[in-house]
Amino acid sequence: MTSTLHSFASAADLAGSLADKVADTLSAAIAARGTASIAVSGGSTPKAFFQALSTRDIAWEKVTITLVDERFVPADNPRSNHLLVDANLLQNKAKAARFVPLYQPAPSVEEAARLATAKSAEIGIPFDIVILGMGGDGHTASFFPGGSNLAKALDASTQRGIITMEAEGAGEPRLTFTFSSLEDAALLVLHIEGEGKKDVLAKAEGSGEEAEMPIRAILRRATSPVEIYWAP
Ligand SMILES: O=C(O)[C@H](O)[C@@H](O)[C@H](O)[C@H](O)COP(=O)(O)O
Repeated sequence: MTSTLHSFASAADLAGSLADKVADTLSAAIAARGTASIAVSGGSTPKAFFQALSTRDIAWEKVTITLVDERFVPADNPRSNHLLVDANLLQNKAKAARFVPLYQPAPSVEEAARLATAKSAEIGIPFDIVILGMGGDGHTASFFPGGSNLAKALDASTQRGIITMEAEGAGEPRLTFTFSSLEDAALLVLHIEGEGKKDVLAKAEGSGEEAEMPIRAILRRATSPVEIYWAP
């Protein structure tokens, strides 16, 4: 599928522009269906965007927010993406939104994935918005090179839902939506910042296996166009 690069002079400019685009898209979905859904990524990049989005004046009570992926840690753990979203996005006007976590207190990460899949099943299919990040190794979501479930995660025929992932670069065991859950979002965004990530993107856009740089699955096979938001 095609991708479009949106470059900005600064991270602040990108955050404001992406927040406007997401707010408009959520409002349009609410106008059309009465509800809207968005799955966001964790990591360090999205913080300013979350803070900008949290101030937008939309019908947040009709919005469901969830995560693209999560570390298998409770929400009070500093590594938690839930904690990051709670502190930066579920603030201000966006406090009224419904949040569906991926982490579930379960005896195993596999059981947590089963529970999370059941709890996320009622979120609109497809997502109205998915915001992806990308690591320096070309991972996105928790699709890590060498990941324990990478083939299953990237297989378009894998059922929508949340699966587990373990990989050297991932830290804790992960919970991640599958490629099939994310790739047909009405608005599919890849949000990256810095010259280094631009170089990683250029390599990912070149030839090579998806397993080597899993972001390639999104760039090459997503049903939806990929809107790449980048700032230095
Ligand atoms: O749980 C996570 O860490 C994210 O979902 C992950 O996929 C992230 O988007 C990339 O690792 C980029 O992270 P940075 O924004 O910190 O570079």
